Amino acid sequence: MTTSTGGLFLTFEGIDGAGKSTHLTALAQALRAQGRAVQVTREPGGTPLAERLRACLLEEPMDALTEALVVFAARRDHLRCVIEPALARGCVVLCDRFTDATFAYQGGGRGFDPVILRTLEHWVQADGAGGLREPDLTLWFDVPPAVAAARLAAARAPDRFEAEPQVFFERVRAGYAARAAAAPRRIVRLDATQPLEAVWAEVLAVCRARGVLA
Ligand SMILES: Nc1ncnc2c1ncn2[C@@H]1O[C@H](COP(=O)(O)OP(=O)(O)O)[C@@H](O)[C@H]1O
Ligand SMILES: Cc1cn([C@H]2C[C@H](O)[C@@H](COP(=O)(O)OP(=O)(O)O)O2)c(=O)[nH]c1=O
Repeated sequence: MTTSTGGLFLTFEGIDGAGKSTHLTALAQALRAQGRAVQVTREPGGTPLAERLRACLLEEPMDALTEALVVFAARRDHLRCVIEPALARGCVVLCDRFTDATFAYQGGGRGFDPVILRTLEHWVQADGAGGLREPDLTLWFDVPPAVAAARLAAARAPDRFEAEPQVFFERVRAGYAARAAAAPRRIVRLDATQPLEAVWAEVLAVCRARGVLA
């Protein structure tokens, strides 16, 4: 599960307002307290170019194919410039969203063709040895859209995705469920409707069970 350098690639997934960022920050702190080198990053984003693409994605109206091309372009730059070098240094890379989000938002939410998404995934994440760069572990913070919307209403102004109706997030959630069913070892579902402390306890339990935390 680890890279040859001891690097580890962990991703955080779920609909907007599920609690990803909160737990990513806490896990980074816990890992650093144990002496691990940690690279915190996010998608789309993580490099100057990818952050510019992120701003376009969140602000400019575009069709689903353009969205998919933009997120995979950002991902390519992010992998080359940040994720692969950090893994090569032996870091634990904690990434707020990755390709599962594309299958959930563009595939599930927008109804875009998953066959094309899979083609883009294979182009962008090819590891040069016939394989695919994928996360070692993905934490899926699963929560009904109504609960996430209530949390977000209290927390921040909505961007282009967060302004979508609840039915969009039902489709996104179903997209995550399909990805989790197809990769049950890599993607761990957490019940994110629980109070913050209970979700955190689940995060700790999974990370200890997988050897991410001592
Ligand atoms: N389990 C929880 N119970 C109640 N509120 C939560 C919980 N998890 C996160 N929150 C709150 O919900 C809001 C969105 O959380 P955040 O971590 O930013 O979600 P995401 O990164 O998934 O969009 C924040 O105000 C956060 O404090
Ligand atoms: C990575 C990714 C994100 N997105 C969307 C989902 C989110 O609504 C948005 C930004 O993600 P996020 O970082 O979760 O937003 P915030 O900073 O508001 O918590 O981009 C996609 O549509 N496809 C993707 O492949």
